[in-house]
Amino acid sequence: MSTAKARTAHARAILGPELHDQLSNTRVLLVGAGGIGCELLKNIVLTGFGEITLLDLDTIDLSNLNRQFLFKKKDVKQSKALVAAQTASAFNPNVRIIPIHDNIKEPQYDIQWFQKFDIVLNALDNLDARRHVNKMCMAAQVPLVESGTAGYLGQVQPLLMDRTECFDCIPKSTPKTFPVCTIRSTPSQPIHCIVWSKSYLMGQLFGEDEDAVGELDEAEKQGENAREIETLRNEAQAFKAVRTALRSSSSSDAAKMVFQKVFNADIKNLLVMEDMWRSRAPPTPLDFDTIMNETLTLKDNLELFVSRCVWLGCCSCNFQSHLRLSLSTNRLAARLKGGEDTISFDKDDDDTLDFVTASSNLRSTAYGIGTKTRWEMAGNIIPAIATTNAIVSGLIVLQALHLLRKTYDKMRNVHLQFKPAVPLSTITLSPPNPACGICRDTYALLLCDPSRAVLGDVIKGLLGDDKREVSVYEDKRILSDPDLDDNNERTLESLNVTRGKFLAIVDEEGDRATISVGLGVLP
Ligand SMILES: Nc1ncnc2c1ncn2[C@@H]1O[C@H](COP(=O)(O)OP(=O)(O)OP(=O)(O)O)[C@@H](O)[C@H]1O
Ligand SMILES: [Zn+2]
Repeated sequence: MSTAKARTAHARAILGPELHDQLSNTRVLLVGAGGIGCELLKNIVLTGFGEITLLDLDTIDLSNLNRQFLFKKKDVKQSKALVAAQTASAFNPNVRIIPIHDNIKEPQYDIQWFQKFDIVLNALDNLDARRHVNKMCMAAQVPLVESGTAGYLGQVQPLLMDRTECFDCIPKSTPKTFPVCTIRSTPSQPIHCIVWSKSYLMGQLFGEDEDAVGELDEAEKQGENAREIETLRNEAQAFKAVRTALRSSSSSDAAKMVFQKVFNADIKNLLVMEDMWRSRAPPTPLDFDTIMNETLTLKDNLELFVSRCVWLGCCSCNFQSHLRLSLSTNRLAARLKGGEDTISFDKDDDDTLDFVTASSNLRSTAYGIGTKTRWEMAGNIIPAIATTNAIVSGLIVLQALHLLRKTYDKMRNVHLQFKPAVPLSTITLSPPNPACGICRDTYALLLCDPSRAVLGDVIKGLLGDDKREVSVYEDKRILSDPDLDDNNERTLESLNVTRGKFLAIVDEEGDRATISVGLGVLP
């Protein structure tokens, strides 16, 4: 048998010649080239899908290599989409892979762009992008397979407009957020200190050189305490000196500077605002040398302490946090000096995990809140498991084949569960939720020049002789309603309604489905 025939012989035998031939003419969009994406790309290349567009916005990180097998150490910092496409192309010369290094939410990936594909496969890691692709697939009427993994658990769900539930038919809970002031000045639970450390302190010290003032402006608008916000503004500005010390080769005690600023000076500044502490227990400023000296009275046991506490992560006493903070800060500072521009929290990066464990525990101590060991901290962070990704990627292909063959009654919502005896559970698909604000809309495509098209004309054009009363929205912004026609003379561009966005035309009586008009460009 020739090489080309041998390569496809098994796939052809399993799929049957008809489906196999169909696949070689199938155009698929794969969004995400991370843990699931790499596995899935390998699968669909070997199955024989003809043309694969692979899109991912990210570059390869060292911590990806343990499970994203299309990448090697030499590829770190390169585009995930480009490298994955290059590696996987070699698996099957009959497949064309088109890599795109970009965000799927960019406006050029509009309805018409999605309509080019026969099927879309999601291999994403966040709700926002998943919801976006879901909406685009509903608007473009392109079948979608949605997927996700978390540790040993996984899920695969085929989605098809008018036939199955869409991703948004059942509202998903969004990750919990806390008010800025709770995180920055009045934490009362360990989680507040962890969020502070991961998303604020890490950014201020090791992230992009941005002042955290925008977030505070927003908090002030939302009515959070103005004086408290003013203090937090000064606190954020005072990070400059510490940032410089962390990056300068002459500074040897950057860890002490970090400590004194965040656990001593900043806390003292907050204590000045007495009225804040009338109804809650005030924090206690910590001192770098005092904790060190207290510890040194245990000098004889120091070695034991270091080996047991720090490396086993068995306790979260002040000494351990103190030492762990110093060591991890020095390691992170060395990385900055060694050429890393920014470092952000990554669960696979021990230096950042240590830094977050230590700094959030020291903050908890200052505020009299319970501390967490490194194990507990890591326990809250779900590791990515390569085999889970591999199983889920196989299931995605099976569901994709049902969608392409149109054997809809065979499609299932599949869960990978932590039950060795029954690792997979399958659920028959539910029909669309009649109240869904995404897949129950009627979609239309409008090709126009937004600098010339006028809102009022667009509405009239769409409704024709239909005289019903409507309100018009772009996302959550209301643009017009029966009592507000000021915008009707304005161009879409002046209203910031441009390519890739949707105008939602909502029936005032609520009798008819919302018309969702996606904007595309003129040929
Ligand atoms: N809006 C988006 N547009 C394009 N690609 C996206 C978008 N959002 C997320 N992604 C990509 O989806 C992929 C998800 O893969 P995965 O969950 O393995 O993430 P990771 O960052 O590689 O690993 P981990 O989060 O486990 O450390 C990532 O490569 C990410 O860049
Ligand atoms: Zn829906």
